[in-house]
Amino acid sequence: MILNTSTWQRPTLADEHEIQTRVGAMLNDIRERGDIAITEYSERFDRFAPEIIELKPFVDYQLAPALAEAIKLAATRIERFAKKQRDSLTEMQFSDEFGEYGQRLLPIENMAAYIPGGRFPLISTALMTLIPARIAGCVSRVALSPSDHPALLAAASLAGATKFVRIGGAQAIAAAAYGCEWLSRVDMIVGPGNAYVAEAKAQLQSRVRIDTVAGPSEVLILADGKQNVAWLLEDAIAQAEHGPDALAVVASNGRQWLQMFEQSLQKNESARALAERQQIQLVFAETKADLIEFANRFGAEHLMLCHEGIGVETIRHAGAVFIGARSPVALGDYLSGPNHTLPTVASARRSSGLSVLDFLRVQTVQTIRNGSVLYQAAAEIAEAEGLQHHARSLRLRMP
Ligand SMILES: NC(=O)c1ccc[n+]([C@@H]2O[C@H](COP(=O)([O-])OP(=O)(O)OC[C@H]3O[C@@H](n4cnc5c(N)ncnc54)[C@H](O)[C@@H]3O)[C@@H](O)[C@H]2O)c1
Ligand SMILES: [Zn+2]
Repeated sequence: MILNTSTWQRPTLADEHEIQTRVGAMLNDIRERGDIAITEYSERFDRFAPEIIELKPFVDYQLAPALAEAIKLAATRIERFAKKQRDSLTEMQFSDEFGEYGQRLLPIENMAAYIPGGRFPLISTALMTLIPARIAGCVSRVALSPSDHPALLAAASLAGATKFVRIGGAQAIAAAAYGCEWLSRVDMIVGPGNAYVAEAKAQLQSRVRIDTVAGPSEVLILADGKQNVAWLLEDAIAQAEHGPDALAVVASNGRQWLQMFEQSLQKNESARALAERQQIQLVFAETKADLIEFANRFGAEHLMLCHEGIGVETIRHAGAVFIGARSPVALGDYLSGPNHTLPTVASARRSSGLSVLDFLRVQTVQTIRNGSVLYQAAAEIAEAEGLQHHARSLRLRMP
């Protein structure tokens, strides 16, 4: 079935309220009963107790040579992108007749990265979260994951994790936010995860800094009438592979091309099943302008721009843009370089994907040498506010 941009609505997430309530109860319980509760939840949901795994040097994991090389290539490319990002941010200083002013960029010192491992061990997420943190200068970089897959451990080691704790789910986020036997309380937790992980991050935001809450993964593919149907169909199926909530929307202003796409989809058993569950959706736009408007309303996590008539400058709301059919999201997932931890469910309208910026804080600095005029003006405002000691503090310094 081909939908229309004017009537399309994002599918609502199932069980949202129930997950909020359940995670809220888990967090309260962990706050009250601490490590005992953390261990109980791990044993109940994962059938193991949390443990610290000592990381070995990357080479000691003896991965298959092709995989080892691929992980090293990914790490190099992710690190290069992160370094360029770091270099694009500058400290700043200037002076005027009264003094000097500036800003310093300081890293968050203690961070933890959640690396999903329930359904699949996300080797790439170890690189995508820990490398930018290292480049930003975070001192303590704890990896948290329910997976102890050797390639995931090797990737965490290569990315520079300073500790690895095998723990999953909301209890992992609580453990890092409150501190526990296995790790000290951290200042920041980043990384994607399932609905329990995301909800725990959202609820603990007042205690710990987080990156954006990543919900179910999604792609919006904008296509003109010239695109390779087989490639883009596989991209849609690949997106849905992330999980039962993942969504792939293929939108075009080429009606015939969409019909061709639908025919191919119907012939492909997995694609047909995904379309029946609304995980792959086809959407027709009357005009190119409608297509652009739709993309900006959608605010996709991943946007594949396979449309020669649409320039990236028209796309205001998307977490990461992949231009041209030779730039599939699956490549960005692993090793083109930009981060794969991205804002989902239209939050690209207000948030960015994970980057070196997330791990930095701005500290402002000021040195006043000769401030009489400024003391006078500030004292005027202080008096108007009724803050007499503020005014005195200023006037004492006047000649
Ligand atoms: N947006 C992004 O950038 C991005 C990137 C990669 C992955 N992801 C998402 O990460 C998610 C990975 O999910 P996953 O489940 O495979 O791994 P996960 O590691 O996020 O979650 C597994 C943990 O969930 C907990 N859990 C399982 N069932 C539970 C229950 N009934 N109640 C409470 N806790 C429970 C367990 O403790 C388990 O360790 C996917 O949804 C994927 O789309 C998003
Ligand atoms: Zn993917």
